[in-house]
Amino acid sequence: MAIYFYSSREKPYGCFSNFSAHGLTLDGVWWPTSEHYFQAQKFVGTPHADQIRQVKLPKDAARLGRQRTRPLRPDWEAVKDDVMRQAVLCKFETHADIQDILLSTGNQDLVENAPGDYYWGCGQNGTGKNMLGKILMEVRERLRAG
Ligand SMILES: Nc1nc(O)c(N)c(N[C@@H]2O[C@H](COP(=O)(O)O)[C@@H](O)[C@H]2O)n1
Repeated sequence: MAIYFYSSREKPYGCFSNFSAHGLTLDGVWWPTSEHYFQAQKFVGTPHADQIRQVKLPKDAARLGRQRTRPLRPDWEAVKDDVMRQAVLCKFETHADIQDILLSTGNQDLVENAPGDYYWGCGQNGTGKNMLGKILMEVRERLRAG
């Protein structure tokens, strides 16, 4: 059976959303959520990356990261999956409680039920790539292997 998740407020699987309030340290600094880290990497090496890191809420980090008033790093399309892998792995390595929730899902498919997102989620009609779900399943396997 597949597990669908989307809102970070849902229990118990809202913690699979990048918007969940689970901070992490990467590149030597603290990020309030994996969404903050992911969005900031679009502008790595510029002051805007740190501006994104410093906003309070993940929805604001996403809004800033999605603005196209500043240029994206030129290799973004090539690196974005690895950026997401790194953020998600670090988040679940950092927080034992949500690591347990991820491991408790066994071999079930994990699907981000994001209606407007056909890349990271499954989209409105289920045909999306579900890359976040796939990365969560990879991370689950890696944590299981120890
Ligand atoms: N909560 C939420 N709302 C949306 O509108 C979404 N698209 C998602 N999906 C997450 O968005 C992040 C990537 O967005 P961009 O590639 O910057 O558009 C990523 O965390 C997805 O899991 N979630």
